[in-house]
Amino acid sequence: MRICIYGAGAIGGYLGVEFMRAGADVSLIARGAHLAAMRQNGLKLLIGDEERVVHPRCTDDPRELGEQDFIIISLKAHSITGVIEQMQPLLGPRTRIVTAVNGIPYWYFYKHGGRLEGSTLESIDRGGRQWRELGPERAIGCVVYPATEIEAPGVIRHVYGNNFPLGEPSGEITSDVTSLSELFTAAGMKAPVLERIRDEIWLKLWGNVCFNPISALTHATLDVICTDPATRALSKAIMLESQAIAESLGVKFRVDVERRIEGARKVGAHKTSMLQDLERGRPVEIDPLITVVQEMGRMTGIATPALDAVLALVAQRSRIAGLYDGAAVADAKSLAVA
Ligand SMILES: NC(=O)C1=CN([C@@H]2O[C@H](COP(=O)(O)OP(=O)(O)OC[C@H]3O[C@@H](n4cnc5c(N)ncnc54)[C@H](OP(=O)(O)O)[C@@H]3O)[C@@H](O)[C@H]2O)C=CC1
Ligand SMILES: CC(C)(CO)C(=O)C(=O)O
Repeated sequence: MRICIYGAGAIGGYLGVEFMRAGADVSLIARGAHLAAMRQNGLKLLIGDEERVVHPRCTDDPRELGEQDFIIISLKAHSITGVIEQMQPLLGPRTRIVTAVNGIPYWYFYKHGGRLEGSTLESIDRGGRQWRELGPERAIGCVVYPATEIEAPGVIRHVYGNNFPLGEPSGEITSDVTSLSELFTAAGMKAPVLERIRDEIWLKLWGNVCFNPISALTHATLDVICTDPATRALSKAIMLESQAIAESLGVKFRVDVERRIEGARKVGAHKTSMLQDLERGRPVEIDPLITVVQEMGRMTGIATPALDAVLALVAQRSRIAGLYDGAAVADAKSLAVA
C-alpha cells in the first residue's frame, strides 16, 4: 500500500512518523527549510517525554513518487487548489484522497442526496476545480482531532490527541476505508470508520467556526473565550446559526451546544490555530472554516448575522496583516445586498 502525505507539516509530519514506525510505505511532500531539515536530520516527533526520529522518503516534487494508493492531504485547506496540478502524477485510477483538514471539504455534496447533490462550494473550491480535477469519487473524509505543531524545521511536537475518524462520503464501509483505518490503528492512533462522517466534520467545525475567528480578533485563548460571558454568548450565537444550517442538510449533532463549549473550555489556555497563524505571519484558514458556512447558509436560506459580522472583521484583520486574500470580503458585498 503506497501512501503519500501531501503537506507533511504539523499534522502530516505526526502521521508520517507514526506510519513509518508502523512499517508503512510512506512518502512525504513538504517544502522549504522543513523539507531540508527532514532530508538532513530526519523527521523528529516529540511526544510525551519521547523523541521519535525517522528518515522518510521526502520531496517537494510529486513527479518523483508516481501513483499512490492513498494521498493524505494535510495541507492547510486553503492551499489545496494550488497543488491540484502537482498532484496529478500521484493519481492512478484507484487512488483515494483523504482530506485530513479542518472545515468543509470539496467533496461535501458527493453522495449527499437531496437537492444539493453534486453542488460545489465556491468559497473553498472556486470554479469547482478540486471537484473536477481531484474527483469527489476518490475522497475519504477524515476529521483531525489531535493538536500538533512544527516546533522547528524537521521537528513536530505532539500536544494532545490521536483520534482521526474516517468515513466514505456515501457512508459505505468499503475495503479502502477499512484498510486505511487499520493503518492508523497499527500506527497507534484511533481511526473509527463512521457511516456519517459529515456529522463528525460539523462537530469539529462547530468549534472552529467561532473560536478560531474570535481568538484571532481578541488574542484570547479557548478557556477565556468560553468563560467570558460576552465571547461565550457570541460563540454560542455563531454555533446556533451553524447548527441550523447543518441540521437543514441532515446533520445530527450528538452533543448540545453548551456541552460543546464546555469541552472547548476544558482544553484550557490553548491558542487556536488561527491565532497562532496570525501571530506567526502565516496565511489564515478563513474560507474553509467560516466563509463556507456562510455560503452554505445562503444555499439553505438560513441567515447568519453573527457569523457574518465576525467573518467581516476577521477577514479584514487578516487582509490588513497580508495573510488573507480569499473569498470573504469580495463575496460579502454581494451577500449583503442579497
Ligand atoms: N496542527 C494542528 O494541531 C491541527 C491542524 N488541523 C488541520 O489540519 C490541516 C493541516 O494543518 P497543519 O498540519 O497545522 O498545517 P501546517 O502548515 O503545519 O502543514 C502544512 C504543510 O504543508 C506545506 N505545504 C504547503 N504548500 C505546499 C506545497 N505546495 N508543497 C509542499 N508542501 C507544502 C507547508 O509548508 P509552508 O509552511 O512552507 O507553507 C506546511 O509544512 C489544517 O486544515 C488544519 O486546520 C486540525 C486540527 C489540529
Ligand atoms: C483548538 C481548536 C479545537 C479550536 O477550535 C482547533 O481545532 C483549532 O485551533 O483549529
